[in-house]
Amino acid sequence: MANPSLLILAGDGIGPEVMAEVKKIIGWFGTKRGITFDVSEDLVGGCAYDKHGTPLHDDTMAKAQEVDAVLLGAVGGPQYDNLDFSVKPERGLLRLRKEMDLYSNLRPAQCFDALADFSSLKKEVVAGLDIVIVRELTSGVYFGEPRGIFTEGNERVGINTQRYTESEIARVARSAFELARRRNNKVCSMEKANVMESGILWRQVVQEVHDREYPDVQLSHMYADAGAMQLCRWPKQFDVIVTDNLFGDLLSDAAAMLTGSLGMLPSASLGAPMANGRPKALYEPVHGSAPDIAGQGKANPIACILSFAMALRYSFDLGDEAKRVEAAVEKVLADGVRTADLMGPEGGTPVSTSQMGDAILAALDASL
Ligand SMILES: NC(=O)c1ccc[n+]([C@@H]2O[C@H](COP(=O)([O-])OP(=O)(O)OC[C@H]3O[C@@H](n4cnc5c(N)ncnc54)[C@H](O)[C@@H]3O)[C@@H](O)[C@H]2O)c1
Ligand SMILES: CC(C)[C@H](C(=O)O)[C@@H](O)C(=O)O
Ligand SMILES: [Mg+2]
Repeated sequence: MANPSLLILAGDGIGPEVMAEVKKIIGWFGTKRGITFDVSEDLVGGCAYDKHGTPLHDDTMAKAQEVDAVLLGAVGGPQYDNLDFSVKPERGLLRLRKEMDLYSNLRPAQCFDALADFSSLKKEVVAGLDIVIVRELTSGVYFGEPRGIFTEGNERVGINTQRYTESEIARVARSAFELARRRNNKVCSMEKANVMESGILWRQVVQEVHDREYPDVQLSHMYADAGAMQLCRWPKQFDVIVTDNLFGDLLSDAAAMLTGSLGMLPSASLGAPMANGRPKALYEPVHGSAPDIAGQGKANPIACILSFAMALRYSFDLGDEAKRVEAAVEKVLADGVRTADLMGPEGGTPVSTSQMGDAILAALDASL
């Protein structure tokens, strides 16, 4: 049988730095576990714009549609801030999500014991935390029409449209309920049904899908602003949170800080099954290109490495190997290995991006 195929799009800023560590781990699986991937690489974001004048070349888009899974680093940077909106680096990522129809974005926030002291929240609030935010990723205000900057009278007006169809809500709700069944069987749906019609529909459809297909799952609803507050107050009340594209973006960055650092949060963006039964899939850290630390070897590669672990689990049915990677990460953290973002005010000597990758490789070796 052919090896599973991976397309690596490392992108901009710290993207290539953290992806270099993932490549080492992919190599480790080939030599030490006999699990070999056919890896190809291409450009996305600002680096693609620099070469092709577009943040995602059509050939790259076509390759992404063909492979078993895409691994992405990060896109963006201040040097691209003044580009026309249509060619900004972020548009490359949004095109991948939309054209691959990756409607279900799983963003787990798990607090490793070794980092519980390091979170900006109290240890008892975050210790043992293990929640997943399921963010709708292909619709809502990110893609709704009309959109643009128009002139009305003698002033400009900026317009974006929050738009959700019933079927778009239903399919991401199903994905959240399915996930909850494999975890602690609880879903909390977040919207603003108190001020938005799209929020009213969201709440109704999630409830209908629940009552019809998942009555065994415990479902609650919360306004997204209250949800943000509850995430900081007592995050362990949640198991799976399902929410729209924009609220999911904000809530998942907030959840990142529960785990200690944005450099810790992985994600899987999943779509419908392909002909081979695997879901369309893209895996990426939740963080961005971190221009403030790019090129300095300071970036934490763990979010990107854990995103690869999610690929092992969700695309390649290698849950035990995913656990092996997660356990290796847990071990190096327990051993006190820290990149700069994981250093507390008491200080210490941080390791570099590649030293963190090497420590995780050593822990993988030790797991054999
Ligand atoms: N998926 C993506 O590609 C993605 C996600 C978010 C932001 N962005 C883009 O990235 C650029 C910068 O955005 P931003 O500064 O708002 O967000 P960011 O996530 O890049 O950085 C926010 C802060 O977190 C730190 N940080 C992020 N990842 C880290 C890591 N792995 N290790 C250590 N520290 C880390 C950064 O140094 C910075 O201080 C923008 O162009 C934005 O559009 C891209
Ligand atoms: C870079 C940007 C398009 C993206 C988003 O807003 O979805 C990012 O913030 C994320 O969380 O993946
Ligand atoms: Mg974001």
